[in-house]
Amino acid sequence: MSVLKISSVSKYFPGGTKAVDSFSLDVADGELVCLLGPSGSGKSTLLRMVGGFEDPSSGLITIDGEDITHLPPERRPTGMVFQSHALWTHMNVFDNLAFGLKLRRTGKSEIREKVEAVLDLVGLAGYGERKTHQLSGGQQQRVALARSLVLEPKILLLDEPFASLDQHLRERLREEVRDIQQRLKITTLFVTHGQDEALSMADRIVVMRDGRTEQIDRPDVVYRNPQTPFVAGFIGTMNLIDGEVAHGRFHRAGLSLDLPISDGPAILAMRPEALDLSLADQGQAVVHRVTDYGTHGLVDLDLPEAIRVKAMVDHPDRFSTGQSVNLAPRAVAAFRDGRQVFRS
Ligand SMILES: Nc1ncnc2c1ncn2[C@@H]1O[C@H](COP(=O)(O)OP(=O)(O)OP(=O)(O)O)[C@@H](O)[C@H]1O
Repeated sequence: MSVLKISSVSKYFPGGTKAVDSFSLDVADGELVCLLGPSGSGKSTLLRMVGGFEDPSSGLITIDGEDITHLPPERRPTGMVFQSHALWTHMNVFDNLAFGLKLRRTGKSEIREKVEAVLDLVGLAGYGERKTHQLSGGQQQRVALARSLVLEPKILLLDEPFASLDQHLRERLREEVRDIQQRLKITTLFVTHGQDEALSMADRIVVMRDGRTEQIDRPDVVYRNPQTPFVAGFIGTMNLIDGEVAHGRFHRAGLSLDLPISDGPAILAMRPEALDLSLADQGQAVVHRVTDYGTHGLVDLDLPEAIRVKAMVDHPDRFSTGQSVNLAPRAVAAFRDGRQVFRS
């Protein structure tokens, strides 16, 4: 059952910027949905409208069927964690967490119980007396998360909560937050422009562009079956080649491949991991560079017409700059007029 329902929500800022454009989304109970998109695609504005920090220009937002579109944040059953943790530095950790409960006139012993339970949940048991400036960046972000969770919101809203942390810590916190979210079964909307974050955490990903949805799907589907050339190019590494189809074959840059669609322009999409290479005299491409990542290698290839593609290989030591090779894609997709028209 859907808990959060966003229906045709738009947001215009003064000056005419359309940050969110007739956006709709249903989020199921206990689901973690990631809003993923490039900078300026409207992710934060959308999240802020759900949290009550931005007023929609039009549309409807409901939580459990109740219209919350224009309610102030404190009257919504939502908890928001911002990119910068915005903790109260003059209070210790315990008081940061207790503050919201005190406003709700929760009893002293219940406050202690709840704060201690949630500190335990985020791995900070025993840190209650610490001042927030005595904590590391990762610990401060855990306190920010705990401060939202202690109020037991129906919906948790996370706006790039790990953006200020280093890569290693980010990966650890990602796993911790996913664990906590699943343990509490708390419905969560998570904004990120990091595709790894979205692919590893989300039940579903909403790929946003210019305030609109490009695709909503499970992470594996978004990766394997992108519905638009934008999603294909945005998620993971994809070779996209603009060409022409004639008589069931795609032509461009010396390539000629079966593509059973009608004649006309098409964008061919091939993942590096689905591209086989073989050494050949007078091959279709020339090796530009080989990068060895230890577990695998990436080969950059030059095709005619100044088109460069990438292929993933198991044994990068077999290839070197200047070699001539042939390419054989094991799977391709094709796009026309902004939509997927073929996938093998
Ligand atoms: N307060 C504001 N006043 C005017 N324009 C704004 C305001 N906030 C956001 N915008 C504009 O709305 C658009 C969407 O911004 P938003 O911050 O929602 O994007 P985003 O996808 O979250 O980007 P980022 O990943 O950089 O945070 C942008 O063009 C931005 O410049």
